[in-house]
Amino acid sequence: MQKKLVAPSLLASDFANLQRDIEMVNQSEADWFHLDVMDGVFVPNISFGMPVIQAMAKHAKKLLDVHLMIVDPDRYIKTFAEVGANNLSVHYEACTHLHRTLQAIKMEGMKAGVALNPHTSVKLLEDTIADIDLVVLMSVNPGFGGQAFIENTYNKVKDLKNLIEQKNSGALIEIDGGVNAGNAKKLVEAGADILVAGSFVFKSENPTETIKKLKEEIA
Ligand SMILES: O=C(CO)[C@@H](O)[C@H](O)COP(=O)(O)O
Ligand SMILES: [Co+2]
Repeated sequence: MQKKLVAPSLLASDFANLQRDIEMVNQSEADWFHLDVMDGVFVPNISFGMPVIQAMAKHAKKLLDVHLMIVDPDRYIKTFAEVGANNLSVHYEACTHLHRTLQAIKMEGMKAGVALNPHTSVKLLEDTIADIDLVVLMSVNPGFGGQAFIENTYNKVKDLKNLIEQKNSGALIEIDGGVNAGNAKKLVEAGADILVAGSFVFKSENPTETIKKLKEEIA
């Protein structure tokens, strides 16, 4: 069985102490870094872009899982590979030619991910799931950290798990938004492989300990 992973989202870190927070994740039991790129068009917020990711990559000792919340992501696939992205997830809702985009991501040596907004059905991945390495199920509306978890996500995880099995796909299921110790176990039991956690980790008193607890919860 696939090991269950935790990916702290640096969106909730202290940007004035980014290196300190990256080192904390390096030393912790976390598995990946989750990096949220927002363009102020696809989502009503702007976060950070390539120069910041390049700087993060110099210190990060774990895989960089980049979540693009941008329109027309094809324009930047090559650049994200150059600055150090290992996984690159694009939004289904932002792609006109999703299959082509997935191939382009893989051509640059990255794992290809597709993120789905809460209103987007997993059924829409029926014809591409075999080409997808990672599906990011948004459990909040994208754009901001610290929002409440949407309960319908459990149903979507189960539907997606069935689709993956039915199509013999190796895609992993990642949950992004409002993840905490209260929903982590139930998400993994429903079929999730990777849990992204921003506020729950970085706004806690002891982030290293919080990551450890989350890992124990889903072991
Ligand atoms: O992509 C996003 C938000 O759009 C997420 O990755 C958030 O950064 C998760 O933050 P929390 O909900 O865990 O605070
Ligand atoms: Co994200």
